[in-house]
Amino acid sequence: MSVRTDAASYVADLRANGVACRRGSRTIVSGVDVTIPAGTRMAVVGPNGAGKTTLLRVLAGLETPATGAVYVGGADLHAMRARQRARTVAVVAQEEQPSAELTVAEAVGLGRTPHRNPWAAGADAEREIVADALEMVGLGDAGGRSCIALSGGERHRVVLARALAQQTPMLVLDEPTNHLDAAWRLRLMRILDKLDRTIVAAMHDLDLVLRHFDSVAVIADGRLVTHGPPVEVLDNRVLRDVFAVDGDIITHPRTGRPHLLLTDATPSPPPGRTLT
Ligand SMILES: Nc1ncnc2c1ncn2[C@@H]1O[C@H](COP(=O)(O)OP(=O)(O)OP(=O)(O)O)[C@@H](O)[C@H]1O
Repeated sequence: MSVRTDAASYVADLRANGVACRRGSRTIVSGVDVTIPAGTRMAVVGPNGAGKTTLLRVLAGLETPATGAVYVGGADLHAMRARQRARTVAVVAQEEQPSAELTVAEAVGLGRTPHRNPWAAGADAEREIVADALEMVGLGDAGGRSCIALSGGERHRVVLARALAQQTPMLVLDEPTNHLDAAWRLRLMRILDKLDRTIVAAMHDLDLVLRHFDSVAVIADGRLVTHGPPVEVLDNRVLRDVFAVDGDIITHPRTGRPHLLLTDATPSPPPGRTLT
């Protein structure tokens, strides 16, 4: 596999300053200040309905914040023209599907649209980028197949390949492990590990977050509770307060890597009493 698919023209940091998002009169997300250094991966975690997707849409430039701003490489994301934004951030939405009428290669080729000029040559280079992206997601032989004939997990990988082919310095992924089987969840994490890009991903699997992300932002009720390295942030207090579970970080006996074991939260004893 060549490295073309990861040939983003530059890596950029992301800075969100005082981001808030409203739906009608309701504030869904508020007061989010976060910086993601260039080339690092940040997971966004929180219970269902906490505001992760809403925040990601703003960080991806799909939605304008009610207040605050988002800067990628120092440039205001929401002030960019659509083509420049599409050259800056690639997005995979939560339940995104490739168009049923397209072949797999055509669907992935859509990722090249923001880079194409009407007079551009280099169709071979474009085909190579698409082929590399398909190879990365294990669909190297599927370019000519119709998207409608794929499984749910395969379709999801097509959408991921399109985002890789877009060759942007930033990737925003909303629950990227959705629809993927156990082996592919791990393979996807290894792909993300190797990409020299700034990545923001909403994640529900806290164990994967522990090993594969540089930082984690915990969201509850639309507010940023804490942000920092996963081994520090995913402690028992945060797990209890935000997710109502207990967690223990243990070392895998074979790999030596940390794993997070989650269990039902044990009830706290009333003051002055111990549970037996
Ligand atoms: N279009 C909308 N209009 C009104 N409320 C909305 C809209 N979209 C989302 N919400 C509400 O905003 C809140 C945050 O939703 P969001 O999808 O951002 O949460 P989430 O953390 O991504 O959840 P999940 O883990 O279930 O995907 C929820 O209470 C949801 O009901």
